[in-house]
Amino acid sequence: MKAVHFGAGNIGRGFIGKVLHDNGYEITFADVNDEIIDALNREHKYTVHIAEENGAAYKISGVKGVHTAQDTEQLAEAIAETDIITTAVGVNILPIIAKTIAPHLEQRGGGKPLNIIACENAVLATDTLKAAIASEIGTHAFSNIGFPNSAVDRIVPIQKNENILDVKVESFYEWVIEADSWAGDDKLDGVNYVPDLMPYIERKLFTVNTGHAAIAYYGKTLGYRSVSEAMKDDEVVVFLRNVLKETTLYLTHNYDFTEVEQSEYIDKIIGRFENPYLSDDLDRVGRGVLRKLGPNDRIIKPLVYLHENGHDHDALSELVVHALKFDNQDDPEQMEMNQIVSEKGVSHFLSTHSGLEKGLLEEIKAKI
Ligand SMILES: NC(=O)C1=CN([C@@H]2O[C@H](COP(=O)(O)OP(=O)(O)OC[C@H]3O[C@@H](n4cnc5c(N)ncnc54)[C@H](O)[C@@H]3O)[C@@H](O)[C@H]2O)C=CC1
Ligand SMILES: O=P(O)(O)OC[C@H]1O[C@](O)(CO)[C@@H](O)[C@@H]1O
Repeated sequence: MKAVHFGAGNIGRGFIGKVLHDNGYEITFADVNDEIIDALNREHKYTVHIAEENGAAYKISGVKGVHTAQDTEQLAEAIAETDIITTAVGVNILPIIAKTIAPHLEQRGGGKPLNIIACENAVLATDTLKAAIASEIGTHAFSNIGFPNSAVDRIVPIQKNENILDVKVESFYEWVIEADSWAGDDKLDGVNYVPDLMPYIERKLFTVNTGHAAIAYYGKTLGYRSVSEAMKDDEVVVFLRNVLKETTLYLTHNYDFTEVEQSEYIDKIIGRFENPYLSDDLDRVGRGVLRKLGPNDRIIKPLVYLHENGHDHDALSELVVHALKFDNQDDPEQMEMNQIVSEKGVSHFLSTHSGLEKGLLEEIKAKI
């Protein structure tokens, strides 16, 4: 069995690559980073280290690399033969990946089933990728292709290792895939196939990712640099729990999770955030502030729902204020947000970018 995975970064190598390898796939990693591609083609293997006391080390072999823009023929060949295409590039990059994949899908023709799955931190990211491919070539090449949406959860910080391919990950992982959109019978072991993905993806996004954003944006204002450092401050933990209490309201109102189930889920996630064997930079966790303040992302979507339905949303409003003050000079999205805010003001930014209405805007502005 063969796989093409776009994005040989932390999640690509540390999570998706490992699951595919454990399922017996030979993996072609498609990326734009020459150093990683050269290393993949030199070594054809790497090691995934588990971040815990006496953590295990797993050898991943049978891998190679192609450059998405330069190795067109090799990529066409890999896509012609592949059983699965996955991505972990960042949701904003999906339109670029769609342009890369589309012509090769046309050439591939019908034949054996193929599944294409976007593994990004966003709701229904595979639908986004599918629509972008369709706008390139239409849908005539889609017969026998499954486009299941998925939710991926494993914390893999930015890291520098002696061997650039090796990657340190937490032991926890969860990959949930929409069962009904899967093409063919060859399902993956180690993956949870569900009939309805929305409860899982929103629970993950509005707990793990909203929680992480709360630690990053508030922790940074208190002068911390890493998640585990910030988690030692009770003030951060209290704020985190308040934020997650509010997203619990969203999740228990919209889905079948009980408060008890959600509270157990939160405790487990807080344990993951406290992992002393992982050093996760607050700048990484808060990266992409424009995306994170988007109307359907981890902060604004639950906030707007709670406001519209008359529920507590004070902590989420405060989180918006911390996000507006986040200071990460290396993040181009931060620079763009700062420029819009300084030229046109907070109200303009939050109404045009995040889609907030006047009432909520006023509440947030009163907290600045
Ligand atoms: N790191 C984490 O803990 C988690 C990340 N995610 C999601 O996974 C995705 C990837 O995140 P990370 O692996 O952390 O990022 P990363 O920055 O480590 O990896 C992204 C990779 O995509 C490559 N890339 C960029 N443009 C490309 C293009 N046009 N074609 C091919 N490759 C391209 C980059 O060179 C890089 O190697 C994001 O959507 C993130 O939200 C999801 C769960 C956990
Ligand atoms: O990868 P994003 O969407 O920028 O956000 C970072 C978040 O995603 C993760 O990388 C993994 O879920 C978390 O560490 C963090 O909540």
